[in-house]
Amino acid sequence: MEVVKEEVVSFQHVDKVYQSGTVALSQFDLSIADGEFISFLGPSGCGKSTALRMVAGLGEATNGRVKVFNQSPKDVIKHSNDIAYVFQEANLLPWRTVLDNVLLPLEIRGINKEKRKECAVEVLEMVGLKDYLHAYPRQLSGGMKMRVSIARALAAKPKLLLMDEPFAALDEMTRQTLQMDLLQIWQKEKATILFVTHNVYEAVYLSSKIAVMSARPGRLVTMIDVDLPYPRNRVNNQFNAYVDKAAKSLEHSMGRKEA
Ligand SMILES: Nc1ncnc2c1ncn2[C@@H]1O[C@H](COP(=O)(O)OP(=O)(O)OP(=O)(O)O)[C@@H](O)[C@H]1O
Repeated sequence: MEVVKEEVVSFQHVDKVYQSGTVALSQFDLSIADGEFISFLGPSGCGKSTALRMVAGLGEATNGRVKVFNQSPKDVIKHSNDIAYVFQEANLLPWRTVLDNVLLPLEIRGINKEKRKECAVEVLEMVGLKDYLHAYPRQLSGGMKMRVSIARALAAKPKLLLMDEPFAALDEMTRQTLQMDLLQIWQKEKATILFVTHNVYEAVYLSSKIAVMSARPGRLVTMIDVDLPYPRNRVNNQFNAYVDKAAKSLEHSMGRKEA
């Protein structure tokens, strides 16, 4: 018998029109089940970040509804630590150590001192930084800063992790290492991940599903189920077939068709 997974995020006929008049999303529909790793892939400016921000309660739908755990995102944020956000820049506080950066959101949440240190050290170990607890951001590479940012997001054990092009500023080697580590974390923590990327290879390597969006105003064009076992081999025919499929959908979504 197939197990029906709980719906974690849903967009129901969502339009988003900014005050400037820009229509970022139009009739955007999407349902995301518990435990998925879903990438949003689409042309620049098609509303990927807008969609992600709405899930985090940062901006409301002009029409339609966004629900997280069957509630409004703002309510989820107000009453729980279930949603965490990782941006393209690590945004660490330069005057705080690695450990203190990760502790900050736990302090704000009022978690007791002993417990928060235990949580912070645990996630820093998970991202491979247990030897850098007392280092300052200026002493870290770009990849290490991003690891701290991911640890900070994971510290409160969110059920839903939102990641907006987190690896875009990193070199290719570092990006690939972080992708592998992120998959291990996803499998260990059993969180649902929404991941924005421009990179077709990254989307295929990471995702259980890829939501391909149209050019602005963004709509869901295709949902690709990436039916490959983890960890994935980046250089086999099946992998390349998914890359081709995603790239073609993306071209199509931009109004350009393959010859
Ligand atoms: N706060 C805002 N006010 C007005 N317009 C905005 C605002 N934020 C985004 N936009 C516009 O909405 C559209 C969608 O932007 P968004 O950042 O969601 O796209 P994106 O797909 O994430 O883009 P990219 O891939 O280039 O990062 C763009 O035209 C953008 O200029």
